[in-house]
Amino acid sequence: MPLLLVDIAAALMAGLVLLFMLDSWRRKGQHLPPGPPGLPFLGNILQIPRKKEFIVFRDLGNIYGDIVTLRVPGQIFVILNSRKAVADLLDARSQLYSDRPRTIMCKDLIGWDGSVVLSDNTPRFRDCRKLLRKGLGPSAVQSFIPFLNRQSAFYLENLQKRPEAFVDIFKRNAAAISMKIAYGYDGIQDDEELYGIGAMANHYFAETAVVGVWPVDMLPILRHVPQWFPFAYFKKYAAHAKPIVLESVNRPFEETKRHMKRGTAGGSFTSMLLEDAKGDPDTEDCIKWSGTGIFLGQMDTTTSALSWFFLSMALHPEVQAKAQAEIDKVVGNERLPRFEDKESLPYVSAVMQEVFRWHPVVPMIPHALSKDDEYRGYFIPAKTSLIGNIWAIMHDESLYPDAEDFRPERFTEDGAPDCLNVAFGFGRRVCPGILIAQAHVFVSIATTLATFNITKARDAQGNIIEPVIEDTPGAINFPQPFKVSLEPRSAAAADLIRRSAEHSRTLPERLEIFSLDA
Ligand code: HEM
Repeated sequence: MPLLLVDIAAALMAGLVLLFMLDSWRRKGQHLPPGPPGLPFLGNILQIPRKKEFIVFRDLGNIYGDIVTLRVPGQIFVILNSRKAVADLLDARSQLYSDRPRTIMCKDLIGWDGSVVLSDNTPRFRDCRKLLRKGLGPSAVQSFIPFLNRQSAFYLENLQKRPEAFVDIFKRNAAAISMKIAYGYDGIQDDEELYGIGAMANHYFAETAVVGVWPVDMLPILRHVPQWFPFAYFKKYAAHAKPIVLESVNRPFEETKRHMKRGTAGGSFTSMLLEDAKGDPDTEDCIKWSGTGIFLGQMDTTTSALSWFFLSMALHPEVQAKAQAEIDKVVGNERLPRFEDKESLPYVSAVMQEVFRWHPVVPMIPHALSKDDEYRGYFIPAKTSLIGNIWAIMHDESLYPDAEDFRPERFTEDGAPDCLNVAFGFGRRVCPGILIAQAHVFVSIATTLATFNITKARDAQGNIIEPVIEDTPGAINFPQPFKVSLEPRSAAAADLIRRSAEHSRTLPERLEIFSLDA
């Protein structure tokens, strides 16, 4: 190489090194938000518990302020414990704060790599969100309402037949609704096996999507260890889970395509969008994974909310009686409440809000930052995981005094801030199923209150069994299993359930419920 070119190359290299050093000095001069000191190499890993992290994170907030930094090997977490911090970053700077943290276990090892919920804020992700907006927007959801109302009679009938299996009934009802919307299936009796596969896939998601729990998420090199390696239990777990996850994604999608070819597909998110896609493989892939988001997004989330609702009613008979009195006055005893009654049932609506606040379905939600940023004078480097601590916000005593108490009056009388704009997440990532979820949960709550009394269960000797109020670990927050006693409020209520279910059965099997938003 001529001498001049060598000089130029050397000068360029020196310049790059200098720039790199300047940049790292600049970064060192800037401070991350405060947080507890950690151990060399391990950082704060031993301070992150495997369950109820949201409470520990809130308590750290009481010491270090509403934004707290925690480090684990290879990752920085910034916990956002206040409504303001979440609104400033995840809502107002949503274009920067809408990636997801790396979850090698969930995404790469067990097969959720195409899922919308784990995707970064890429062009493909934005295409999928556009499809979800079309399929779950206000006018689409309006077209589901008759189906939701029809379905509620079957839900009550099942509760009457198998009151002890209420959690299973919530899950099956949610699956029936989401399989109808996503694929046009008429209830899970259309494919009981697929329901089971979906429930398992959801379970694997909930166990593996929690950030900071799986060693392979912190030490990515571990993904290359063989299954027989000591401590490689996560590889065995993944080998078992992956085929089930992939089947839950592919099977209903391929089945809908076959129905379309035969001309037997009901109107659904997948069939209507596939028609528009005209065979484009990228769009079809987006439709497939967005359909999975609908099919599986509804099952555990609404089951969690309704489980907390049942527990709260068993513990608070006075709230239950007040909500029932409102329904009796507004709707009467001749028909079931419908979604259309929501505005006229403010106390029942407040019960729903309080359920979402008391033990939030998704207690923490992780976003990730795509570029370096600054907030309140602190430096937040790209790729930091920001954990929106929904539980801490819902239990902020300055917004919701006596936050541990279940008291719907905080919304009807005290003017507590709406909590639904927190329960469903933030910014560009806000839950796309927010409208259908609220409609489904409201109709389930109102129709249950109209027809049943929920009380504490009794043992064989007639002693009351006190339910334990305990959150379970995982991405979705269920109460620990508990028992209640569920009895129709009166002979007339039992008769209303029977008549409503009979009427629902007379409605056409294939309700053409689907209309897309623009
Ligand atoms: C009680 C019911 C539900 C609750 C509390 C809930 C809550 C949430 C939350 C907190 C997020 C994360 C938002 C964020 O990252 O900031 C989310 C995402 C999501 N939800 Fe829901 N959800 C519910 C029901 C549903 C339903 C019914 C569907 C579909 C019909 C659904 C589909 C999704 C999807 C696809 C995402 C991923 C969105 C993304 O990552 O951009 N959810 N949900």
